[in-house]
Amino acid sequence: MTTQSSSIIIDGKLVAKKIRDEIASEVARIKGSTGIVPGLAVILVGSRKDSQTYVRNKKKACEEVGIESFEATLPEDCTEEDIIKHISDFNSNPSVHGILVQLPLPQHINEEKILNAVTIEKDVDGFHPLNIGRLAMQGRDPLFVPCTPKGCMELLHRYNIEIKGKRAVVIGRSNIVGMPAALLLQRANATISIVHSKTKNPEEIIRQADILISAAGVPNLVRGSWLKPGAVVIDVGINAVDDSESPRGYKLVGDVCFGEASSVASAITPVPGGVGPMTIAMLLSNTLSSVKRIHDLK
Ligand SMILES: NC(=O)C1=CN([C@@H]2O[C@H](COP(=O)(O)OP(=O)(O)OC[C@H]3O[C@@H](n4cnc5c(N)ncnc54)[C@H](OP(=O)(O)O)[C@@H]3O)[C@@H](O)[C@H]2O)C=CC1
Ligand SMILES: Nc1nc(=O)c2c([nH]1)NC[C@@H]1CN(c3ccc(C(=O)N[C@@H](CCC(=O)O)C(=O)O)cc3)C=[N+]21
Repeated sequence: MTTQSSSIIIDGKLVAKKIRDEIASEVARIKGSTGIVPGLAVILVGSRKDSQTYVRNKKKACEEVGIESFEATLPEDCTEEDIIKHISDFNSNPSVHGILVQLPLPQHINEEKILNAVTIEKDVDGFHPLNIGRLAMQGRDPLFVPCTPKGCMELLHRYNIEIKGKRAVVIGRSNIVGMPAALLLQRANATISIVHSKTKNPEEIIRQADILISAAGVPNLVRGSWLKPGAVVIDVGINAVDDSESPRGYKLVGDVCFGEASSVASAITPVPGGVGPMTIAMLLSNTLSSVKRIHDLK
């Protein structure tokens, strides 16, 4: 006889709300005792609809917790020097404690050059090579950890999911999600494997995972039958697929077949409402720790 069990749904939206509330009271406390208001600057280049939406959501989230938001919007055809000029201004502006350059940047812009220009003291995205390098090294600590992978770890912690000694598989090796997610799991003493687009027989590796973080950007990539029974699944993928029943004409899904997976996994994040809201909460959290470090506050 087989019993159909169903998994715990990891509620990223709820956890993110709780974290934002915690941040709001910290921001109010700092403002009350020192008069200092944390500030986050966002640089948006070009007019991608998805990027505009993310930037708008970040701004709203800042306002709600009392963080001041600064914004620079540059046209698609601007130069690297134009962007770096804005970064330099924010680097030296004492009201700004965090700087985020929305990615992706237009084709003609050298992303490495731009991200290098953000002072590591204000690199709340954690994308500066010095921060990433420290994340990868034993005995070193980055000033900031990238928000999406940090959000994944926070969900695991808040749901009391043990990481030490577990087998963790990360699908994807991008600089902003997959690679830092794998490094964080390793720092938490998991044994990690990374699956990417050139991996042969990915399901064989994925089936070993006690913890799976998927960040491929491929809808329905991971089938329920690929999972070890009882695995914990963190689905980072945000993929728009056609949906005639939705007023927008599309809906968002993750990389994992949610219906299939939720009868095999012990816990799983939904899309939307999983990792996405955590990313923004971690950005606010990084901005708060930045203001504390810069002003040497407790
Ligand atoms: N929830 C959130 O807050 C966020 C969600 N996202 C979402 O996460 C997903 C990944 O984002 P990002 O890392 O920026 O994307 P990238 O496109 O930069 O990276 C995707 C990675 O997945 C790998 N990959 C692609 N197809 C497959 C496949 N069929 N099998 C195995 N691996 C594969 C690629 O391999 P290779 O290296 O070989 O090309 C690459 O390493 C996207 O859906 C994005 O929208 C991103 C940021 C934040
Ligand atoms: N410099 C930089 N830093 C980033 O952190 C960064 C970036 N560039 N470029 C793009 C990606 C993507 N990203 C998301 C943030 C929030 C949601 C989010 O809140 N999603 C909601 C809902 C989304 C909706 O309904 O449209 C959810 O999943 O529930 C998603 C994706 C940050 N990124």
